[in-house]
Amino acid sequence: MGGTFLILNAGSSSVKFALHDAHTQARIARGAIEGIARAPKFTLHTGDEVETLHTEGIGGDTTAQIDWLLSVLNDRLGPLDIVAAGHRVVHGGKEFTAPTRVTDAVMARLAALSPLAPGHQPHNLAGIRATARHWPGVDQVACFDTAFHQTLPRCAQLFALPRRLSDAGILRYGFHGLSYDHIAGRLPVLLGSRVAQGKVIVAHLGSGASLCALQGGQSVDTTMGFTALDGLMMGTRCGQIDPGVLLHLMRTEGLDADALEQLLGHESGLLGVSGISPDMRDLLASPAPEAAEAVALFVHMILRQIGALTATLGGLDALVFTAGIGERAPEIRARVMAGLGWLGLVADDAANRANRTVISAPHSRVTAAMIPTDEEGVILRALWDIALR
Ligand SMILES: Nc1ncnc2c1ncn2[C@@H]1O[C@H](COP(=O)(O)OP(=O)(O)O)[C@@H](O)[C@H]1O
Ligand SMILES: CC(=O)OP(=O)(O)O
Ligand SMILES: [Mg+2]
Repeated sequence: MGGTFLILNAGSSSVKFALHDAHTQARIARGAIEGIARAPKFTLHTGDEVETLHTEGIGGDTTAQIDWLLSVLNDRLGPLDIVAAGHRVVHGGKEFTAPTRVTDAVMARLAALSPLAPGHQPHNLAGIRATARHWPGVDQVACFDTAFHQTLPRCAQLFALPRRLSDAGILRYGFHGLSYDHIAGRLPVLLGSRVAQGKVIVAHLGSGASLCALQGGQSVDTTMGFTALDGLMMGTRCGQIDPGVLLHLMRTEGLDADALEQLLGHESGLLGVSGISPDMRDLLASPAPEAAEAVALFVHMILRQIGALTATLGGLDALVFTAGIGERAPEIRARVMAGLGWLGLVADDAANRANRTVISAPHSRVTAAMIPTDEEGVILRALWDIALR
């Protein structure tokens, strides 16, 4: 097979992409537009070269930004002969449990899930539509964040709501599954088969953040729920909250669903508590007490949920940090590890500061590690499998 594979991963704060040779699978280029909602920054990696490119003409909404990205890639590296494209699609609902070839009927069913992931699914589908506009008729495959969590036991899926609601699909789905899939695959290689077969918590700490409890490499519990609002505190999302707060705001401030979505999804989290920025880099650099309080709450909510998932697992063999903050903020990892002394976790401060893979001391009862995620790599493997069929 000649031509090129395109991979798109549209997250809440970034659009990441990769181009691979469809015959050899070798990577031709990768990169991202980060800060899509605030100050877009476009980085392109080709071979050993890294360039930061101008973003004039990029537009304000994600659909326009993805269109712009595909045009720029085609101009700079092309004309590209895209033969197949793989996309991260955040919500697969009950129906989509494996990578799926996109048809018009599939698109309609994915669009129906958009209200369950309003900060992601429309961007994911915009990427599929933009690809079809640029390369009509190209094979496209959707890879789902929710699919990895098929193995959640029933009790980890259920909310304590009337049965008719669970029957209607109001369940914990969990997200960041492409990332957890990648990490589960790296565990035997990087930490050995004993750990990989054991009890592991993966902390995916990016703009969106969640924890996944792995037993033998399979998801048995996770902090995100029916939507990507639940669980940890995030860049602009509140995470776990008393639902009574929502009822109170509806009654006293007259907030409707859209206003609550805006408040809980876009104005809360690190941004809301600090009043400064959703970006952990800005908060760690800021002398403001509000920034320090936002970071302290971020760490507190992680520790609280690690306690809960450790109880679900019945112990802990390893804790893995990944994604933007997990990979690049030693200070946050240090503070989380410092809160887990009671579990027998002893950090190796020098290894942590040096961003090494194993960041716990040799005698630590729990192994702590930093493993870079690769959602695009997981999409590439799915695309390769399906394109060969
Ligand atoms: N050096 C760093 N130190 C602290 N935080 C960082 C650093 N680099 C990136 N981040 C954080 O990582 C976040 C992005 O993580 P990422 O996993 O790429 O998110 P997403 O895929 O949701 O766009 C940024 O919002 C920023 O807060
Ligand atoms: C599901 C989710 O929150 O994704 P991201 O972290 O890319 O925003
Ligand atoms: Mg992400």
